[in-house]
Amino acid sequence: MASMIFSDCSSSATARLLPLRCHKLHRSCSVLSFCRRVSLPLTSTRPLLPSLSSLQAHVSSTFVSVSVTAKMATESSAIVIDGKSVAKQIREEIAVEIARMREATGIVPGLAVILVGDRKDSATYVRNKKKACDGVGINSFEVNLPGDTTEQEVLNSITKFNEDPSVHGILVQLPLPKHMNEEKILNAVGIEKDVDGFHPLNIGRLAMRGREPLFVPCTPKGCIELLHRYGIQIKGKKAVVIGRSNIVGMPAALLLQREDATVTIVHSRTNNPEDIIRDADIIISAVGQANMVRGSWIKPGAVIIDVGINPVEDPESPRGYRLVGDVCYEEVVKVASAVTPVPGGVGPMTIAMLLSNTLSSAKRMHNFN
Ligand SMILES: NC(=O)C1=CN([C@@H]2O[C@H](COP(=O)(O)OP(=O)(O)OC[C@H]3O[C@@H](n4cnc5c(N)ncnc54)[C@H](OP(=O)(O)O)[C@@H]3O)[C@@H](O)[C@H]2O)C=CC1
Ligand SMILES: Nc1nc(=O)c2c([nH]1)NC[C@@H]1CN(c3ccc(C(=O)N[C@@H](CCC(=O)O)C(=O)O)cc3)C=[N+]21
Repeated sequence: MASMIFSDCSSSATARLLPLRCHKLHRSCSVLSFCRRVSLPLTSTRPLLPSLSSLQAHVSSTFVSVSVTAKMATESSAIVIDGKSVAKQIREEIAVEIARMREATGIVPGLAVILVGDRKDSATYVRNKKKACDGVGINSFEVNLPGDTTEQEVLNSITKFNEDPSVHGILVQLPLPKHMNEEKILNAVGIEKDVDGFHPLNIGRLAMRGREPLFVPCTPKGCIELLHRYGIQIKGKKAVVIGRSNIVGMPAALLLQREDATVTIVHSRTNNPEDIIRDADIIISAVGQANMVRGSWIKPGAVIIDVGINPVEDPESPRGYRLVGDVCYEEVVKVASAVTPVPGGVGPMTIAMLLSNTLSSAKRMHNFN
């Protein structure tokens, strides 16, 4: 976990989340319905959020029977994109599919997680993944290795899972201890079990036109899924991704480009990042700096997906800290047309996408549709 900082830009001050009384847009399709209780956005002449009719045209058709309640912040214009609810729905959909597969084939998807070292945050993530697997009916296999374990021992665990037919997905929890060669370890995961989508072959295919990766990295996939399920059009929009890491920023930019956005990447060496960000219709921020993106950096009506998970000191919280995003939430919520909260935004979607990738892997291996 990133080092703790003090912050006076609270992540939750204005965000009293109100469940909306929603009318379903289209009961039988995968529409995430929401109502607008206040006008959107404050000053934009061309709101990014589409009209209800265009919403119907742009929603994802991958899933059925979505009835998430969208939430809005009080005293603001932005729709709060409720990743927690969407993720719950996706997990329910996955559970149904897993039961169908089990009944038809007797096969249950399996996910193996390898955790090296004793980082508290990593242990928490792994515990949450196991819980999520249990919830949908995925078998989970866990290997915990001490921090001073050798690279070869990690590679041995990967080989064992590569060869195990009851394992359909392998995840090596990052970050690895400093003495390990992350590239070598991630390359060892069989591409057909690479549910994190971090293998260079999967990333390479994601980057190439006309090629399809076997798996798309979970966090960027979760960001795009949120945009789809909220009916937010990506095609033709100006998107800015802040951050260019292998696991979030870079694949998020590739995915947005595949969705026909025009994409700019902002990183730590970018000159005048605010000016570039202010031009964006869609912003995905994956930096790891609490409250870095300010309200004044945002074009009115922009859509903001905040991937950052940053602990800030909070004596009032039982843990002594709370999590905030990269985005100064109470400022941007007044300017944006839609924004993800932290927690409860992208984080739960990451786990839901991991389950989805594991199910897809099992289906592919057993030729089950
Ligand atoms: N919600 C979720 O499911 C997940 C959340 N996360 C969170 O997302 C955040 C990013 O994670 P990750 O991508 O792994 O982090 P990395 O540290 O690997 O990458 C951070 C990126 O941000 C860029 N950056 C750093 N400072 C600035 C700055 N001041 N202005 C612009 N760009 C900057 C870096 O630029 P450069 O390349 O130049 O160094 C780098 O590309 C973290 O808070 C992490 O906890 C991560 C994974 C999943
Ligand atoms: N091989 C690998 N794959 C990963 O996908 C991976 C990884 N390593 N290493 C660490 C990062 C981080 N990450 C998160 C997943 C879920 C939440 C999440 O669910 N967060 C909750 C809050 C959880 C809490 O309160 O502690 C939320 O945002 O609502 C956050 C972060 C996956 N990562």
